[in-house]
Amino acid sequence: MRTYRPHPQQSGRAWEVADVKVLQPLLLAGTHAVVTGAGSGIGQEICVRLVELGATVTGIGRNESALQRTAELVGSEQGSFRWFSADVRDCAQVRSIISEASAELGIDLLVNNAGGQFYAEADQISDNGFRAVVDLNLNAVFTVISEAKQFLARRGGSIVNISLSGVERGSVGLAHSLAARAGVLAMTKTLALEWAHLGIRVNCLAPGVVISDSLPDDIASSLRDHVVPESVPAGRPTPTADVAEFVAFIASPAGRMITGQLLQIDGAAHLGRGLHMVDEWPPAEESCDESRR
Ligand SMILES: CCCCCCCCCCC/C=C/C(=O)SCCNC(=O)CCNC(=O)[C@H](O)C(C)(C)COP(=O)(O)OP(=O)(O)OC[C@H]1O[C@@H](n2cnc3c(N)ncnc32)[C@H](O)[C@@H]1OP(=O)(O)O
Ligand SMILES: NC(=O)C1=CN([C@@H]2O[C@H](COP(=O)(O)OP(=O)(O)OC[C@H]3O[C@@H](n4cnc5c(N)ncnc54)[C@H](OP(=O)(O)O)[C@@H]3O)[C@@H](O)[C@H]2O)C=CC1
Repeated sequence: MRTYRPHPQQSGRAWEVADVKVLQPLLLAGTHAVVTGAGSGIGQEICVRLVELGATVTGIGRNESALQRTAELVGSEQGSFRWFSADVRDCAQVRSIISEASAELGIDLLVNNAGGQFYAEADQISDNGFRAVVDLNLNAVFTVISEAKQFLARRGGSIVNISLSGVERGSVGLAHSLAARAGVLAMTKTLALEWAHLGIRVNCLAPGVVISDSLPDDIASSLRDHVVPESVPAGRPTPTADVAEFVAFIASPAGRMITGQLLQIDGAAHLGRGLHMVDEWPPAEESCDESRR
């Protein structure tokens, strides 16, 4: 099987730390953003960058100490960050938080980032397991968006739904998650049509493999050692900073005509074998059954 390596001229620490901050300072000054899943990984990086660009950011997540950590990470001299603890699947609570946070400020950017799944092939997913993943990755997104609409409509805001590379093609072990995310993609395109006259834009950003600090070590090393070389043609994971910069770009005036789109930030993973179609998952000898791939 072919494995993928990064371009030799673009490897090592120089590439890892390359500054992808290309947007103008204070680009988002005076704006209000709501970000779900703000306490870790991609969501945390998005919050830090939006505040750096001058936005007031409201973060939502379940884990209070994680949200507090995001509050400590954001700089204070530009925008600001405040947070609310909630499970996004609790419709009443999340609706109340969004209206409390946005009554005065309105919303210029909503990032539906809270999400996740467990890896299991379809015959190992119970009805309740399927429902839990769909509740988190689809139903909660609808609730948040529908509550936020009135506030987004005030000045014509932007919605970014964080999706998953492979959403249009399928990936082994992710039937529940990709079913939910395909639903979000369909909702994205539909709302882009229905709400264009309100100035509301709706897009999906789909990262490939993102190895953030929040992943357990064993999962992170499996992703780095197996999933990336075997399924990402660019041969590297997607840095959280790349996702954060693009979220800010879409929210900026330069993104004003971008709506109803899916952008996969994944080093061409969606064009290859499939992000998760590695020969073994979990990557241990006993789980490999070649006849099924
Ligand atoms: C650690 C993440 C591994 C993902 C591996 C994917 C491989 C690709 C990696 C590259 C792309 C990565 C994308 C990412 O999204 S990274 C995000 C990282 N974090 C997560 O994804 C973790 C998020 N998961 C969760 O929060 C929970 O699993 C979830 C919300 C999905 C469910 O939690 P909840 O508390 O609602 O549910 P319960 O624990 O009560 O369980 C509900 C039912 O689901 C069944 N279940 C749970 N885990 C498994 C499992 N591993 N296999 C099979 N079934 C599972 C559980 O048994 C319940 O069903 P029953 O009542 O019928 O028993
Ligand atoms: N890492 C990757 O390779 C990829 C990730 N993605 C997606 O990007 C998004 C962010 O993932 P990533 O940063 O990597 O992973 P994390 O697990 O770090 O982020 C998920 C965030 O969502 C929050 N969250 C989860 N469930 C709930 C809930 N029920 N209510 C409120 N908040 C919740 C978590 O916070 P808390 O537990 O405190 O509630 C956490 O902050 C997810 O949707 C993920 O599926 C997409 C492609 C690839």
